[in-house]
Amino acid sequence: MSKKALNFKHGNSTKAAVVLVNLGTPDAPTAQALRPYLKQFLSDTRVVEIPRFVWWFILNGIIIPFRAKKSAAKYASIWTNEGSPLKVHTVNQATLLRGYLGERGHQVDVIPAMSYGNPALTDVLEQLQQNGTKRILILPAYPQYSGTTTASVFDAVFDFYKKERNIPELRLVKNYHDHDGYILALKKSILKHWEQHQRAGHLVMSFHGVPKRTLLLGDQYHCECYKTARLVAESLGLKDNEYTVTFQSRFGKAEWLQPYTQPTIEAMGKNGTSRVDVICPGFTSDCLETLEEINMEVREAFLLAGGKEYYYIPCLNEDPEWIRGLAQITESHLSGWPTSAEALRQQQEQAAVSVARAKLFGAPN
Ligand SMILES: C=CC1=C(C)c2cc3[nH]c(cc4nc(cc5[nH]c(cc1n2)c(C)c5CCC(=O)O)C(CCC(=O)O)=C4C)c(C)c3C=C
Ligand SMILES: [Fe+2]
Ligand SMILES: [Fe+2]
Repeated sequence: MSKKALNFKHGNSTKAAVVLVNLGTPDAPTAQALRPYLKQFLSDTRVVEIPRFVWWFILNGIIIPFRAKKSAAKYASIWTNEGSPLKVHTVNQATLLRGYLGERGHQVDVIPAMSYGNPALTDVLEQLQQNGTKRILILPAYPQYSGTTTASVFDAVFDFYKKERNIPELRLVKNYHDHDGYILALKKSILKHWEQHQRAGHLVMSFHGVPKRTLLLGDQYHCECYKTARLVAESLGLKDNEYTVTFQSRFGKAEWLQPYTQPTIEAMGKNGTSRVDVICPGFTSDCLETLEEINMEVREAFLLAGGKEYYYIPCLNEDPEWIRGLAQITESHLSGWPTSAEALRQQQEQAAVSVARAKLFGAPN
């Protein structure tokens, strides 16, 4: 239990906060910055389920020394003047979401946070605790629930409050893989791409992979990816043979969810598919896995295999249609909380009356 002073004041009323949590990214595209990031990420028992003793040696003896350098070079190829794309887009989404919800009459703070790296989720929760924020909605940036990502965000939240005496009202968004606003945003981004480049080619929907073992143990991620893909395809009027679902970013030697993205697209190139359009619906912000792996590595593999045209359709990022969808998802989870100016004013007024009565009658408020 934390020994620090609790920031509790009688009659204290605050806005609710929405914490938009993404995976995280290194602070710089260098091996030095990659080491602590990879160490934090890959030490998470939700991400790697290998027994700790064995994994400690593999992580510190092989993965960190070799992967940090290799990954740093990849990050350098996508880094922008403002920093890592994942962080830039997540921060922008939080700002836009706050503005959009404000226009719809919700006075809430929207704060970006990361599971690994900065701005750290625990620092954000600490700040909210200091502010005396009473209501917090945790909104992971993952439409599809996975034990490796969403549950890891929830773990961090539970761990944080385990040491606190005064816990705010908490709500957790588990998933939104089939939410109308999310599917509509994906549909419109594909239609926009087709308007610019004609409706042609085979559509590949590539999702981040996870070990196949997690599916066999009951993780619903695989089903949610397929449902998202089916709903997007239906919204576009695509037949089953006009799109393919694949899984990317395999890590290590174990079997992951199949079909794997790169071999599938390479085979398409070899077998005479001249054009592919690739979208990554599971990523709401462009990042290393989309900009480098899908837009560079897989592109090259497809063209080398004989394919002629390769299009990468960007993530939803700051797309206004996506901000609208995200606001709808958020709004449904804020339901019943005092977020309007009027509700906050009434709450403040009641608190003031209660403090005044206590003073007058010398009773607790
Ligand atoms: C070790 C296993 C990994 C699992 C399981 C995993 C699941 C998973 N990851 C994302 C989203 C992202 N992953 C990103 C990078 C990344 N992922 C892994 C490993 C696993 N991911 C590593 C080692 C890395 C770091 C980069 C590298 O060295 O290859 C990113 C991009 C971050 C960025 O800075 O741009 C995202 C996003 C999901 C959605 C997911 C399971 C569903
Ligand atoms: Fe990953
Ligand atoms: Fe399934």
